[in-house]
Amino acid sequence: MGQIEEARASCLDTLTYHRELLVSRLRSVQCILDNLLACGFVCEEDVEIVQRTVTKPEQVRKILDLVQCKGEESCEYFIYIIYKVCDAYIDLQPWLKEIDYNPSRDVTVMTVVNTDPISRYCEKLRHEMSRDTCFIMSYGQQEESRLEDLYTDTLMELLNDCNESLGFLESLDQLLGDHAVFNPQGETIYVMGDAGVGKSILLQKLQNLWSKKELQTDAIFFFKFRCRMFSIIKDTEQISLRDLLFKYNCSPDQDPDHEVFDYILRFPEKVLFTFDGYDEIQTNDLMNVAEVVSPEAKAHPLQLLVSLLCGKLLQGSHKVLTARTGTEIQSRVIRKKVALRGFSPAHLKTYIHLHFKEQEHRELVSVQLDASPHLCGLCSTPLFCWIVFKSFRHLHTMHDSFHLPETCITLTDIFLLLSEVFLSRSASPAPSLLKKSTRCASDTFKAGLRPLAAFAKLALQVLERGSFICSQEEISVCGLTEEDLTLGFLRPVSEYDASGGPATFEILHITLQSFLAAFALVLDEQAAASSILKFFTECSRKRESSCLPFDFCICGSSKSSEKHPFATNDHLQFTNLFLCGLCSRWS
Ligand SMILES: Nc1ncnc2c1ncn2[C@@H]1O[C@H](COP(=O)(O)OP(=O)(O)OP(=O)(O)O)[C@@H](O)[C@H]1O
Repeated sequence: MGQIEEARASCLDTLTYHRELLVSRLRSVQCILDNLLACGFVCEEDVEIVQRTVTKPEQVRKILDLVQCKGEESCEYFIYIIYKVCDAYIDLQPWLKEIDYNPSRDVTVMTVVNTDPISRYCEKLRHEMSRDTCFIMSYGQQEESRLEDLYTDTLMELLNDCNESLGFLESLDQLLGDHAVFNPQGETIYVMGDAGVGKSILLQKLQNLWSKKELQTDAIFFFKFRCRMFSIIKDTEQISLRDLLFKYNCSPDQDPDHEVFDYILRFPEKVLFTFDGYDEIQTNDLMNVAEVVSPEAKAHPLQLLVSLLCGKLLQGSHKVLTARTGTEIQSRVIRKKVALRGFSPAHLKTYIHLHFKEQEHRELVSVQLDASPHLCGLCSTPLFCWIVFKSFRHLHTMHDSFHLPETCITLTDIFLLLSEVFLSRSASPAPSLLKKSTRCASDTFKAGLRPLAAFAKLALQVLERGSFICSQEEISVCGLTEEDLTLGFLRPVSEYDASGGPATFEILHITLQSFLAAFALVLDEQAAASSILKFFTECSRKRESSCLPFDFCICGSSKSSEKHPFATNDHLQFTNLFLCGLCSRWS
């Protein structure tokens, strides 16, 4: 009993002795007040008196006076709150160590609720991140797959600044670690890879793991952006860093004193950013964008992006940036580099296993892949693999067949199949269990020609203006109906529209956009040959090397540094390849 008395007395003394330190370091008073009130150590009137006090230090002084005059128990509980809600009282954790604080058994039975705005915000971020990342955005809108049901590891090769291999990453946790860092001053982890190799999905997995607290990182804030958003925002629009984080990501609730933003500024190392698709930024002089150094200044979002990547804003925060292979980024900002190489044969086996639930189907698909090295090569790129598997599944459901039409299948065939799958949604009635329809691709295409031509026209128009996004109006002008939208070629995008403007859409994948654009070119009977081939001229100005379809898609990097750093012409290259593919089929 004597010992307990001594411990209690020491809490009151401790507060007196360390009063100055507490007054200067204790910031979040709300959480302290909420808990003191809930446990009956203060009353509503006390809380009001504290809240009416203007400055933070004054508020803390008032709280200290209150708890000290209520006695030892309330002093101990006061310290216990600081101990329990360590995120919010991070500045006071060293102090607790210094005084060698250990909560007594009496106090540990008392409840502490974390009502601190920072902790609440972290929870909200995790909750929203979990909701936004648990499904793989379906290309067909109709069936969505859970990320954890389909995510399969891919080969992640570490590179040095000369693009020499430093080995492979064993797990996603290593992505953020210090292993293979070649420029410690750089702050950005650069992940590159070809179209459809899984860069976005890798980030999604990272985000999902973080949301479940399964990612090894100290980051308690996670902000995700798609880079294209930065160039979509009007040139005249100026926003602050706070807006970028809170308006375009997730905003804090009940934070009258802006504690969350202040905290982020004070502890940038607690922040993790992902920026997906740097190659999609449509501006030619990103190198010359004026950097912003003040977190309060308003600037164009692109300036904020560049300043974050360079560490001029929120220095010390962690950043993962993805881009298509060959996109140039100033080496001074790159901390380490990872090249995604797609599925290895072992990964492919795992993916088959996840994709097909029935053993019989798994075996049939494996046999086909083993018989066709070409198809197997295509399937090392997860996007193409997904399309191939989707086609297998479709053929099976509709026609009881598990065979693709040709043994030597090309990328054009794959996208034709995907279109056939989409078009057959409206063309055929729901498959009957007893009688499967016989497969006739040309009938499906004939029946679906109107929407297909309209989607193709739309894709070409959007591509020609160097964009990925189309408006509702453009869609209608191309003759597409509400019902056509359900086929699966388009998906809605709302994430850039913080102002709640009218809905916009994007074509499900940029590669599909290129395919449809090529389709529009071959469908246009009136067009002169020069107009059909216009993208060849466009690309030959930028790139001299050969345009062999599969060195482009399968054999890793195809782009070289002669291109303009931030204006990749992949989409035009792909259009040309598909044009060749389509013409060769119909010649
Ligand atoms: N690790 C993976 N596990 C399972 N499926 C994957 C994986 N990576 C990619 N996919 C499949 O491939 C599709 C395309 O992947 P993703 O959008 O990540 O490619 P990307 O590299 O970002 O392409 P782009 O450069 O064209 O934007 C996904 O929607 C998914 O179906």
